[in-house]
Amino acid sequence: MSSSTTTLFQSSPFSLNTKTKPYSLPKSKPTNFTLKSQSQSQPQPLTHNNNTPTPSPATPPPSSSKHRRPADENIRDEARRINVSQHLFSAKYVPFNADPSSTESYSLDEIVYRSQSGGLLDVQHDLDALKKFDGAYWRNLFDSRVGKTTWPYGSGVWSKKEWVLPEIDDDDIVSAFEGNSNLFWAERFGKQFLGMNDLWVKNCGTSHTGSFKDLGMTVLVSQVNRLRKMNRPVVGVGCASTGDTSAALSAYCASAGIPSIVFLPANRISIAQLVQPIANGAFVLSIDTDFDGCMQLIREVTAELPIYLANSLNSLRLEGQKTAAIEILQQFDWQVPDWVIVPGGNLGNIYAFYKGFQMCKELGLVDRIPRLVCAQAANANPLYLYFKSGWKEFKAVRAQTTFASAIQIGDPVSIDRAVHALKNCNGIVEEATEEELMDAMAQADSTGMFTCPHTGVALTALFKLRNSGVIKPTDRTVVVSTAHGLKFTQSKIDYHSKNIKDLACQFANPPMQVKADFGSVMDVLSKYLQSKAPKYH
Ligand SMILES: Cc1ncc(COP(=O)(O)O)c(C=O)c1O
Ligand SMILES: N[C@@H](CCOP(=O)(O)O)C(=O)O
Repeated sequence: MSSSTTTLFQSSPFSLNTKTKPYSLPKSKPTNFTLKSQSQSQPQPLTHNNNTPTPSPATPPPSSSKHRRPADENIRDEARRINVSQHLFSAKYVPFNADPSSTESYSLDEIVYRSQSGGLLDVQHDLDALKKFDGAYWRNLFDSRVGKTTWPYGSGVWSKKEWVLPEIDDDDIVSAFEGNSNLFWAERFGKQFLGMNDLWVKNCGTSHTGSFKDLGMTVLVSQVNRLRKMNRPVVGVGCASTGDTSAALSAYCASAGIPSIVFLPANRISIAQLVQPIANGAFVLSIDTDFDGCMQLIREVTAELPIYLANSLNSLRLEGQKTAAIEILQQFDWQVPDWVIVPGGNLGNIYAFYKGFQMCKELGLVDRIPRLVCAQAANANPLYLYFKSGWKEFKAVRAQTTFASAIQIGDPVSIDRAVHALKNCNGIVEEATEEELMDAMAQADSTGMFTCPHTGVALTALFKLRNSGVIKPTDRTVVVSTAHGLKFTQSKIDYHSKNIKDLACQFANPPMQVKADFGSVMDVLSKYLQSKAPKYH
């Protein structure tokens, strides 16, 4: 670990000033406090506050002083006082993609990651119960919760609690009010580089620990919190990680006072990612292997020790991650985009997106789902190769080093989930070379974004599909940005200093060294301004 630390801390040829982007919430609709279904004949839905009669849509919101909780009460206490526990909905583990005749299932309070046959599990919701409320009801309910601090609905994940972990007590939830990440109209990037007018970036990296993993980790750690209160044998929570899962796990565990253990591939993650679990008090093991080796080890260890597995092999994680898909629909006022492009590594997230979209369709919130594109680094592309073979033969690969280090994964645990998702949405898999992904990242940054290399992989897929005409200029397209660019500054520094072997770094923008005298500064500035001046004919 110390060697990676010293390498990554080595002084750069220049220093860049970076600012964190402001966290912005999606525009919420004017709120009324009704959670009623539009169809009055339907059963009366669950309300935030069962002690308060549900006002009609015309009722003005109560004045802020009336609504204020007592001064000696915090938001958890408030939720405890007003939320009468009533579970209209439920969920359980079932074998993933099981035969309809299968009766195998497990309570979410059991510690189980695999089905009897050794296959993946999935969280199955009681859709019949959820369907007692129509699409308009769910849209209104979810919209009514955006941008509030009411526990736990201020979180973009827990604002969809009934679809995530319906039976957990609000009091057991461990949340950093994650989710509600901004959906950014990439106006200049779309127009200038792709001839597109309706291109969007879902900024999942503007999150508590800087990646989409927070969405899943709030769910998993909340369930662990519940299990520990039930005296289940869970001493700590562990994961293998390429840097983002470990950051999220350690932050949520630290917040709940639960021990966390992270297995990291030595010298293969960024310094920002390495320092996150260290700062959050995790037990950090830097192991001399790659991610796939760490994943194998954590699976063996969690089978022996009372350590709960936090990787996305554990289907609870995907319940949180799927809310990003629901959020995208919500942010488009429940209109469905044509394409959603997601970078893929261990392949849980592509399935989570599919599941979120599919649930919205099945429960009547929308009438179709977008086509999904999974984008992989060419240096770690087992799904791409499988897709190109016409889904004939899957072979794990030995993942090579890539700037998109968080997806340097050769044997993805969720391969079956990803294939299911892609087949059911007419999906596509694309790949990006190192040069392509770094150039795409630099081009996006030059239009005001500050993307991570994985987003560069997704943007490369977009370039390719636009060039081949598969994605049309007017198609509404969302690129999922999975982590914050500030976690990957070293690769940006190397790119902009043209310090990467075999890469032209054609969009590099190195700083200019100038003597500290007026004449020299004037000289370089006038040349710069001349090069930028509008050309009049
Ligand atoms: C930043 C980032 N992007 C994309 C991914 C890919 O997600 P998944 O492993 O769910 O395919 C990961 C993790 O693997 C990640 O950390
Ligand atoms: N990119 C991931 C890799 C592990 O994925 P997971 O979703 O299975 O936890 C990371 O950041 O560790």
